[in-house]
Amino acid sequence: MEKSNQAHVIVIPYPSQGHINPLLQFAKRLAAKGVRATLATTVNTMQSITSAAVAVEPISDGFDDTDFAKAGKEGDYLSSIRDHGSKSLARLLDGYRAAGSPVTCVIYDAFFPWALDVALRHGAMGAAFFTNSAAVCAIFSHIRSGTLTLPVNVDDAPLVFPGLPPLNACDVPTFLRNPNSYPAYLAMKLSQFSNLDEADYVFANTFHQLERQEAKSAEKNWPAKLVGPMVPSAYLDGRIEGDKGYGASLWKPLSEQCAAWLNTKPRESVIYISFGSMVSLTAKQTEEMAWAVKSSASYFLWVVRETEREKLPAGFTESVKGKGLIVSWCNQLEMLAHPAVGCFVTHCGWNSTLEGLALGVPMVALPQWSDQVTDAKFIEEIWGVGVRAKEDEFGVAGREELLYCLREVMEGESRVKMRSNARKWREMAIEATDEGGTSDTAINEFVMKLKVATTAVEI
Ligand SMILES: O=c1ccn([C@@H]2O[C@H](COP(=O)(O)OP(=O)(O)O[C@H]3O[C@H](CO)[C@@H](O)[C@H](O)[C@H]3O)[C@@H](O)[C@H]2O)c(=O)[nH]1
Repeated sequence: MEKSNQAHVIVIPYPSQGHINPLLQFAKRLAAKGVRATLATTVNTMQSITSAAVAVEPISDGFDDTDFAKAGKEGDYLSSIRDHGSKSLARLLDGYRAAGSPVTCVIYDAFFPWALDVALRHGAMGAAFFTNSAAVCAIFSHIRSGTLTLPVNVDDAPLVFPGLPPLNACDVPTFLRNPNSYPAYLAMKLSQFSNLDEADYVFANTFHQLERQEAKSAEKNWPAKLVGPMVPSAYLDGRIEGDKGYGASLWKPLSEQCAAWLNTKPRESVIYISFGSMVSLTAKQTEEMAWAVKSSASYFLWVVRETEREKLPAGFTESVKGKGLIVSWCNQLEMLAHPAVGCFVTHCGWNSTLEGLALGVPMVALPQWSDQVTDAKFIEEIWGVGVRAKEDEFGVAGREELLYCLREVMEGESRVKMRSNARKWREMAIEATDEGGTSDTAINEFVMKLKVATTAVEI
């Protein structure tokens, strides 16, 4: 049997779009630096991976023959993937060792602390990868250290921690203020820190210029290396040949139709709207948004997932023909990079936030849950690249408010400043990922350690 002396990593994302994208991108960055990278993902998500830069292996979540949405309660799914995933990861690690290509390091989504236990038991290193902003991780790290207790109460005074801006009630990750809203997800988010002390590395999808201070504030409990933004190379440094997309899509993107439509529109005349892969707006929220885009003077391209379509007001699609295009999914990066797009209405998922920054597109922030509210605060107040829509007492951003926000970004006076800030963040994102940049250097140091560890195993 021939022994390989190539460093080998297995990368395991939580099986949703917002997690597969950054972890797969990290795998591709490592592969471009000579590391053998294998993505291990659930049977249901395997066929959505098209990237040729990595090998793909299945791990079981216990729902191999059925849709995991049928898992019932979130908690049931999470414990199922832990139990089945641990066993399949162990089998994979044994298999690679037996085949003469042992795995040097398991890079696991921080949602899966069990993967670290399996890696260490099998003599591999373990590296946690966090998919939220450093600010959000810092807040969670305070819970870990006991300096913050649940439920977080910010009704009387803002939450103040060194390195973080004062956080008002509307800026604190929603699960922390309402721990009972999604208990299984909250438990999973808190578990990210359960065995973190044992991890050989901790990585975060952010970059120094953007969140140096926030990362530093959490260093003791969360010693993360900042390696982001995990956005395909073609949109940033351009150093990885052919890296024009994430190489993973859980739904079929209607990219050609979108690009053809955008090509007919003037520069910065289109509002791009997307709420990511998980958020589900209420019919009321959808109606308010529909009214606002119809009333605005700009064109719009709106991603409404198939399952959300019935919430659009009756006859809306026909009534906006020529002005708006509604698609079920697209290649978001291509849209944001298109010169016709002048505004990004976003739910502020961390990937979308980073993509908006990396592509230099000003945003209207419409956060819905979890970390998104904190990201929205930074978009508006700290990075100055957007405006956050205010919600009424029922938690809905009304039509007039939405229209005001769209106008602010597309036509308002502050538009020039937002645009220039957005351009500045884009430049800094490129600088971080380019040769010798802070993220590139952090990745190189890791690759060097992987190579040393691989040689040591050989000896
Ligand atoms: O039509 C579309 C719409 C979205 N995307 C991509 O889908 C991803 C969506 O990720 P994200 O913006 O982070 O949103 P979610 O899918 O909602 O992500 C979940 O995971 C994130 C990372 O942990 C969290 O920040 C979010 O709150 C959580 O909802 C991005 O890379 C987009 O480019 C497409 O490719 N096409």
